[in-house]
Amino acid sequence: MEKIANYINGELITPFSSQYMDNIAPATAEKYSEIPLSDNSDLDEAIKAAEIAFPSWSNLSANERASFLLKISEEIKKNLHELAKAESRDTGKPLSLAMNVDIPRASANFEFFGHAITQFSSESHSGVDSINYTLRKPIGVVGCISPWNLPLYLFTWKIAPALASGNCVIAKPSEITPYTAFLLSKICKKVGLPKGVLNILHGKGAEIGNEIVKNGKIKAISFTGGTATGKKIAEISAPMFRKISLELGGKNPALVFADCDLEKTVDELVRASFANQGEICLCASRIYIESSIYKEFKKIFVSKVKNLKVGDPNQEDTNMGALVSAQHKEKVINYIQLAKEEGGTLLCGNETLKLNPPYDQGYFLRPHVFENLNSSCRTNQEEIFGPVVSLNTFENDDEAILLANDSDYGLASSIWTSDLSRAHQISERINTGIVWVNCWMKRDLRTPFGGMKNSGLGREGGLEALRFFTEPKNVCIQY
Ligand SMILES: NC(=O)c1ccc[n+]([C@@H]2O[C@H](COP(=O)([O-])OP(=O)(O)OC[C@H]3O[C@@H](n4cnc5c(N)ncnc54)[C@H](O)[C@@H]3O)[C@@H](O)[C@H]2O)c1
Ligand SMILES: O=C/C=C/C=C(\O)C(=O)O
Repeated sequence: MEKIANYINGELITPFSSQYMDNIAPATAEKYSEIPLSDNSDLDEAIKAAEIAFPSWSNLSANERASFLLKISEEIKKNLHELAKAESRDTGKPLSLAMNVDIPRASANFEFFGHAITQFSSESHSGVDSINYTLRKPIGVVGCISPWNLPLYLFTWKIAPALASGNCVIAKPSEITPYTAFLLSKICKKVGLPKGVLNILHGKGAEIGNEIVKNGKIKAISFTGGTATGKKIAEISAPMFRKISLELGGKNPALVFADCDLEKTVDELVRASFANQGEICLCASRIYIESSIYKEFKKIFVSKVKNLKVGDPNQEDTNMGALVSAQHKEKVINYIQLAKEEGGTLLCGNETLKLNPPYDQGYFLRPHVFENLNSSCRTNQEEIFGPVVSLNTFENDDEAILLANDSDYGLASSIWTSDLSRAHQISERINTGIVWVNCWMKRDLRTPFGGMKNSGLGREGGLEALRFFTEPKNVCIQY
């Protein structure tokens, strides 16, 4: 059985403990590799390597660092198919999604920050008798911790800006989906990334993840994952006065107005609800529809959802693959049961799913659509992170905004209308870090990305990420 290796000081190595956990393919429930259970000994080695690498890495010119990032980006592109197959096997997601979204975006992350760092600048402020200029220095050794839903996409979204701005990195992918991070370490070796600049440690969140967070030598942490984990990281980091960036959960509203382009809106919202099996923090999970078009919307939406093909991730026409683990499927099923107990009417999802071996053992679940769930119930308040969406009505703009904002989360929202003036006004009043108008998950990597309220702290993307990974120092000179 293949054993995944840690990547420390430029080498692929076994964990000190020699302990491993199973890596399961969710579409077949088969074990196919083993994941190192790293501990503090591995972390110490990684930090030592990163600290030694830091002076020379941070002293390279932006162009020199960028050239490494661009080489990694190219290698990811060259290995698109191998990486996409690995991502699909590790997560259960359709291969076509990994080919078209996950892996191209991982390559784009390195390319974008490779270019961005060469354009990065800092401020100066001139006064009558003095001038101030701001230096932006890399922080040192930083930690990047990422989740399982878009494994290489989100892992590289942190690592690329951290490296570009001159930091050395201790990175931990999710233990549920570690394989493409392992392949990335091989790519870094191949392109000759200087040793110690990037170190990848595998293992459990509560073990090696927690050790990374507790370690005071790690001067900043960029984390994407669940809100409960984000809270723990914030609690540990606060007394250290350490910079943290937290991208957490969502319970994202979509507001559908009677004047929308109905066909397009339904198509996009089916995707927004069920892309990646609904396992995207940005997925729409509460769809509010203006009451005058509710019946029509519901009819078309449900019929399109029923047509989604769930099954073999390798088939080109598969829309939804398997959920990421047996445990996660169980969690989603419990929420489906809860939605029924809370008075929800199930419009589709109950149909039996009969798949041929080896997929009959996989963690597949049909897409579920509910109606009649009130705004305050748990299924409309808590993040399910699976293929479950709830439909509801509103009467006017004020009520739509009230419902959209009735959440402890504030990550992303979408507005569907042909009245742009209304779209501007609602965007202004809605409490989410990201608002999409007549589109969903359209990404421009230069924009600030992140959420309000329990959805997180800080923003990733573009200059926000480069600012996060640098420490500003103001120099004031009297004329
Ligand atoms: N806002 C965003 O950009 C975004 C993106 C993707 C996922 N998410 C959220 O992530 C969640 C699903 O991902 P998940 O289940 O992998 O989340 P998770 O919080 O369980 O795990 C995320 C990462 O943190 C590690 N981890 C777990 N406990 C830790 C601890 N105590 N200390 C340090 N590290 C620890 C895990 O090993 C994993 O690498 C959902 O809530 C989803 O909304 C948010
Ligand atoms: O599941 C969460 C998705 C996060 C997406 C991004 O961070 C992004 O598109 O930059």
